Amino acid sequence: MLQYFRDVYTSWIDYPLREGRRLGGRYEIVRFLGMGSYGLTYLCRDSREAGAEVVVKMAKPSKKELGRRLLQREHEILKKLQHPRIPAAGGTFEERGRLCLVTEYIAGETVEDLIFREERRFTEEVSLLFMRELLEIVAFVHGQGYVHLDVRIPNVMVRGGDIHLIDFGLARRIGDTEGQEPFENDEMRRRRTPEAQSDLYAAGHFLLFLLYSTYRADWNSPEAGWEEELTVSEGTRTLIRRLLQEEPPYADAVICMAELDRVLGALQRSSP
Ligand SMILES: Nc1ncnc2c1ncn2[C@@H]1O[C@H](COP(=O)(O)OP(=O)(O)OP(=O)(O)O)[C@@H](O)[C@H]1O
Repeated sequence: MLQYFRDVYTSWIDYPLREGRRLGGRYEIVRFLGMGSYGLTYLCRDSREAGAEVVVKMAKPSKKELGRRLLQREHEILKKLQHPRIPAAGGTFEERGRLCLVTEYIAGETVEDLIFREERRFTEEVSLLFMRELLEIVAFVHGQGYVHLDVRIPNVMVRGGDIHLIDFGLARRIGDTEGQEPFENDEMRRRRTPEAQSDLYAAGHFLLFLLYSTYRADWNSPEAGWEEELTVSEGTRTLIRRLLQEEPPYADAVICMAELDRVLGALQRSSP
């Protein structure tokens, strides 16, 4: 019973704020974008910048000090990662004792929406081109000494045809294990260990999602693995196997990109 009251209380204090409400005396809420593990995210208009659209992420009240700390860490990391394909950090402010982080708004669609809502189909070539763009951003993040640790289709956005990587809420310095919970299973260990390979592993799954967008299940045959279900070139197969650590993994994102370029070149030469 106590747990029930706790849950009711948590959903009440974490309930999203209404549209039109002004935050920090400056940012007017246009729309609630979503609730993450530690924050509530809003699309806002900045009244001091001629109504420019920004994203304001507010630490969840229920997460108390942990929510604040994680948002602060996200801010510190975003400030260091200045890149045209990563949301720019705009600063922090307090709203009734809650920490808020302002970032650039990427007015686009997530790859998750493109695949599942718009039913967009990605050919092998387009999938590899998308992957190439993603790896460029990931290589930049790693080059600055950080790992994203949450490379997934809802965190990759497309704006004007360009890929953007968002949500640095789990990002860390490479090798920084402070405060990290023990991994629940091997999958989480591969995705969340703070090293470059984790982002490459996650990028392998990202590529699989793109490639599966053209797959039509035959409900009469038993479910099989991606190797049987997907029709892709041998180069792409090896690329995925190495990303998923089924074969010796790439040492880093730059080496992986070079391999991807070779695979892409061969594919383009062989297509009519
Ligand atoms: N900079 C941004 N530009 C545009 N949309 C964004 C931006 N940041 C977040 N969003 C959108 O806001 C929503 C909520 O994002 P948020 O990062 O708070 O949580 P989440 O990704 O759903 O969960 P979690 O943080 O636990 O992974 C998502 O739908 C995301 O696409």
